[in-house]
Amino acid sequence: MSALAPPAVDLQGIRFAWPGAAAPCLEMAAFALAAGERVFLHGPSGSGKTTLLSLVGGVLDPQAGRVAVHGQVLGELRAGARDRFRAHHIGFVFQLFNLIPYLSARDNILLPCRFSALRRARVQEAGTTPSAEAARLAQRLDLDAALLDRPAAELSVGQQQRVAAARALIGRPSLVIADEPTSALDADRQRGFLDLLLAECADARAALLFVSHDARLAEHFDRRVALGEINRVGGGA
Ligand SMILES: Nc1ncnc2c1ncn2[C@@H]1O[C@H](COP(=O)(O)OP(=O)(O)OP(=O)(O)O)[C@@H](O)[C@H]1O
Repeated sequence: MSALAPPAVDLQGIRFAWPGAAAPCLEMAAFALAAGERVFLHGPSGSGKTTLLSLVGGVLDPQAGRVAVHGQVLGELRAGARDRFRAHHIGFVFQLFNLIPYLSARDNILLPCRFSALRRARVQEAGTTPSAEAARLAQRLDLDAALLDRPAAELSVGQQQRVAAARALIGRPSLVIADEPTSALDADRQRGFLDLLLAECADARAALLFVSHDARLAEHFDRRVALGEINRVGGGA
């Protein structure tokens, strides 16, 4: 992205409370990720990290404030347009991977290309096909090729996590949101997984917002942010 590119993420004046909650979960003056920036976000369990990622992904709406992704204010998009925007530009790796259990690992990885012509076009521009790209990502994630034909439900948790990562990365979204993506992986695979995520994001010049409790991973990122530094709730900013 050029220096003039809008921030990948730009949050202003955010207040978010869960329905029925006595107090807000998040109150933030501002938080931004530059285009292509890779940020490690940490904080205690229950402090609101996943909630923040859901706001950035347009899955939740704040009661006050503005969430923009690549200059697009998400609150200005109706549900269908927001789904399309998300499919084109954002790759997610969730804590609970949200794979479709009866689809094969390969078909799960290919889902973004099915939903977004832009993601499909980016694969083609790179001179490959969605299926070949799914296989390349799976190989880089150390997923055996034979596993690609198995239904997602039959894979181990660590294998499902890697399928979810390949699905997030296919078609080079310009923002990747990852919520504890290494929690189910053993130490060796954790490192390989992080290397791949960082390398793929760098190649695609994608911004990465990565949540983890594992502080050792922070050194690989451009910036490390404690949620308490940016959230007024809980005695923070
Ligand atoms: N669907 C929901 N409905 C109501 N309250 C919720 C919901 N999801 C989360 N919360 C509440 O919001 C607060 C923040 O939760 P969140 O999952 O964002 O924290 P977190 O920092 O990601 O935690 P962890 O590190 O344990 O994943 C918690 O008090 C939680 O109980």
